[in-house]
Amino acid sequence: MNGYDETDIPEPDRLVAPGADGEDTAVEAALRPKDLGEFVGQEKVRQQLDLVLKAAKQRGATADHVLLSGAPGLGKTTLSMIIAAEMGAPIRITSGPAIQHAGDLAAILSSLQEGEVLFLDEIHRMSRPAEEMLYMAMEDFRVDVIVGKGPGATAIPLELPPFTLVGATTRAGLLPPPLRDRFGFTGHMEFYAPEELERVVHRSARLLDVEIDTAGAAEIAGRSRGTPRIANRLLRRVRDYAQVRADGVITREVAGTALQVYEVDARGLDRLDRAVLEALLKLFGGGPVGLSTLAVAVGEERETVEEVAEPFLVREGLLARTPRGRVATPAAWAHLGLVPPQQAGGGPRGQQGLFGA
Ligand SMILES: Nc1ncnc2c1ncn2[C@@H]1O[C@H](COP(=O)(O)OP(=O)(O)OP(=O)(O)O)[C@@H](O)[C@H]1O
Repeated sequence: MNGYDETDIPEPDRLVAPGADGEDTAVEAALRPKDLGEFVGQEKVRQQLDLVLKAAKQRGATADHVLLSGAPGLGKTTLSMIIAAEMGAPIRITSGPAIQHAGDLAAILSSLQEGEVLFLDEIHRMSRPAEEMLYMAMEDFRVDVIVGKGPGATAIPLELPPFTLVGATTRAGLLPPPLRDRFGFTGHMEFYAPEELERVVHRSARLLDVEIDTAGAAEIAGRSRGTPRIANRLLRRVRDYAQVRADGVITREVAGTALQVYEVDARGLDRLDRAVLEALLKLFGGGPVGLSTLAVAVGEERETVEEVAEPFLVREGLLARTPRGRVATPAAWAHLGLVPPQQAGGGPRGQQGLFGA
């Protein structure tokens, strides 16, 4: 398990979910940076990609295949569109789960134009036969289309125009090495620093025509869990609040009060995250406690606690997964304004005190 597992379980109505919801999909097109210059943060990936694209352009060649790895909402789709725009090429967007049969992939590949960018999101979720077809397509710009079944089946080779595959994955480690090796460039997307998210918020506010001051943007950035998609979503909710309850201007106070209404705390924890932490601290004295027990205590499924709430709590250094169970860190006690049992009354007595509290 790692911090990227958050999207595997549906997260209905979660303001801090890193995956896109219907409203995001509609608004995101308007907020997407259109070129590398506008793309905030990810310095390393940006610089490296800039070189890859410029070199290909100078040679008059199609850019090498690019693999982008990183958590949801960090800008992989955005970067793939930028790659196409910088190369002056059209882009086709699809995803691993949409390609269940090799034939689905053959149909897409055979209709690509020369130089086109094919964006394959969640590439680690493609079916095996499709994946094998992709190996040959990436390396030789050729696929073998199998016609017929059983002993009479024949492979008809099909030439493809050169294209650039941009694969996106939340789990680079899950990609089979032969697939990984066929990418000329791999960019690892990191979570964004608060200052970078501030820039994202300012930029989006400008595009949405919302007035926001520096402290207001910092307040939203600090609660956005290192993720631009969440920053943009929180900004839209804060904008609603500013419009209805304030004078339309987003200040620190307006942002803070609005996000309190939406139950997103100063560190970006939402109701579920806090419920897990509170149970761990108040009911189990900070642990160690087993995952199932913790899940029952918060009235959620085991998987929801493990895959939806925990990755962020672990990333934030608030919770640790140990062989003996889940354990709260000193930062967790501090965040919820509680005193750890040892400090409260010393050793076992402190524990007892908490259970009794
Ligand atoms: N570096 C950035 N600068 C400004 N805005 C960004 C940046 N990265 C992402 N965004 C914004 O965040 C939103 C989500 O980005 P995007 O869809 O590219 O993420 P993703 O990594 O492809 O997510 P998923 O894996 O869930 O599809 C978009 O609205 C985009 O405009």
